[in-house]
Amino acid sequence: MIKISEVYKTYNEGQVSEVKALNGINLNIAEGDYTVIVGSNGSGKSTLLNIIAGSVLPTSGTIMLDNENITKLPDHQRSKWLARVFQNPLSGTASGLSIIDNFRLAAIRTQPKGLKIGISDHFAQQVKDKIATLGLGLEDKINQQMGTLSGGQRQALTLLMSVMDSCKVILLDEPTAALDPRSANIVMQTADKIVKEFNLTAILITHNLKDAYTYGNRLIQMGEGQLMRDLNTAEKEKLQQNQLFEWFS
Ligand SMILES: Nc1ncnc2c1ncn2[C@@H]1O[C@H](COP(=O)(O)OP(=O)(O)OP(=O)(O)O)[C@@H](O)[C@H]1O
Repeated sequence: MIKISEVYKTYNEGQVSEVKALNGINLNIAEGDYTVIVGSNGSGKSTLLNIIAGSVLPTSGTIMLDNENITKLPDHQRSKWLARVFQNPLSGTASGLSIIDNFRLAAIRTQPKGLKIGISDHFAQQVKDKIATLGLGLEDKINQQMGTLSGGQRQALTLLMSVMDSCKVILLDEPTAALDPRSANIVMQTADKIVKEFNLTAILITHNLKDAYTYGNRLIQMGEGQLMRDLNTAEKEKLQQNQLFEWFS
């Protein structure tokens, strides 16, 4: 589905501040894969995700989506099929708007999946039903301002909003880094449920090795702008949790 070939990224090329962030990445991601990427600080994880999202252009190499070359396609043109959840819960939603208005905006952004947008009761009911599946009791607060919610509540809603539209790929860039353990768990479980239910292709960056062990069907370790390890489903299933911790010792 996503094919990354010979991707290099150098920031500030030719300057004293030059950084070779990616050094020849080759990666094939199949439809429905949930790939988890771990790696030490500065190993190039976010750069790789930004290149897939189109917010950073590679210095060289190609990105294909379903056999279409999207290397130079700007990020706003990728948003029809690609959703992102960032570390900062404030990034994904409009604080001043209510929950229902945020969902309306998300639905307007692309072609909704059989949703009739607008002020219709039908739309509000669909949003309520979806929110109820989170088990956070937010379905009765759809007129409450997004800015009044906790970080975990916002992240969970951001995840839901991303699947209100036609997105096929979801990029999760340390979505729980700013959350307390309980909220982080809810967000990770919500992400897992959504990925499975909507058969999304997902890529998660995390520094939480327990999450890296628990979630996803493929595990990649990055180091110095390269893929150091790439475990498929069978290899990941055989991996012991302590072995994963040893990668970083
Ligand atoms: N916009 C930029 N300009 C210059 N250098 C950058 C830029 N973005 C990232 N870098 C550098 O590229 C390298 C890879 O950064 P990147 O953010 O991709 O790593 P990461 O693995 O996501 O790190 P972390 O785990 O700390 O988030 C780092 O040395 C970083 O300082």
